[in-house]
Amino acid sequence: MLVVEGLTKRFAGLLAVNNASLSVAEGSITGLIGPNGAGKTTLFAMASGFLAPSAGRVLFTGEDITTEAPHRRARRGIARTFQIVKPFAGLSVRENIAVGAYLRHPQRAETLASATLIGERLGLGPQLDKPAASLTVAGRKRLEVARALATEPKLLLLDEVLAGLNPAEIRDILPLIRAIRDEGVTIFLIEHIMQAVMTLCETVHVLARGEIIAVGPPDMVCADPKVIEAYLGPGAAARLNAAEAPRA
Ligand SMILES: Nc1ncnc2c1ncn2[C@@H]1O[C@H](COP(=O)(O)OP(=O)(O)OP(=O)(O)O)[C@@H](O)[C@H]1O
Repeated sequence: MLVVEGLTKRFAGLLAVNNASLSVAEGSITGLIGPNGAGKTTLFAMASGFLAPSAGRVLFTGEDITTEAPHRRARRGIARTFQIVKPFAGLSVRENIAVGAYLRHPQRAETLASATLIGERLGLGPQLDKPAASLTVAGRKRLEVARALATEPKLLLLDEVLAGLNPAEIRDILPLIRAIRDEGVTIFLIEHIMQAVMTLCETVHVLARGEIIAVGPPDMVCADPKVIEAYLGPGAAARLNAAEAPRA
C-alpha cells in the first residue's frame, strides 16, 4: 500500500534519513522503531507530505505521490497523528474531530454526525461537548486518533500515540488500534513501547541513524545483534550473549 524508495532527508549538514526503503502491506499493522533521533518522525513527515524529501520516492497504492501536498494525500486516504498533540483548545472535542470529518462530509450536519460517531467509537462520548483543553493526556491521544480517523483514511500513520500513557491506559487503547485495522485501515506506527510493538505489529522496520538496519517480525528484529547494538551501543549483543551463555 505504502512504498518508500531511497528516501533521504538532509537538514543542513545533518542526514536525518538516509536512503531508506520500506513497504507497508495493505491490511497490516506495521511498526517503525529505532533509538531517539533515528529519523522516524522525519520519515513519517515525508510519507504524509509535511516534509519534502531531499531524494527518493513515496508511492501510495502504486502511484507516485512524492511531491503531493498533505491535503491531497489526505484525500487519497493517508492520515497521520502528531507526536506532540495540539488540539484546537478552544473548540469542543466534537468540533476538533469535525475538522477531520469535514474532508469527506462538507455539510455541517453530516460533519458533526460523523464526528460524533467517531468520538463515541474512540471512547470520547461523554467528553464530546467539553473543550478539548479539558481532556487528560490519554483523552488527547484518543482525540488525536479520532481526528485522523475522521478523514476516513486507508492508511493511518500513528506517531507515538502511547507515549505518556500509563499501563492501564495503554492496555485500553491497544484493542482499539487493532479494531481500526480489522475494519480495513492499514496502520503504520512509530512506537517506543516494545511490549505494544510486539503485541500489535506483524512486521517491524528498524531505523538507526537514518538508515533501515532490519526488517521482520518483532521477535526476530529484537533478537538481531544489529538492532541490539543500535539501542545499546557497539559490542552490546556479544556482551548479552556472553551473560546468557551457560557457565562451564
Ligand atoms: N526540522 C528540522 N531541522 C533540523 N533538524 C531536524 C529537524 N527535524 C528533525 N531534525 C533532526 O533529525 C534527526 C531525526 O529526528 P526525528 O525527529 O525524525 O527522529 P525520531 O527517530 O523521530 O526521534 P524520537 O524517537 O526522539 O522522536 C534528529 O537529529 C533531529 O534533531
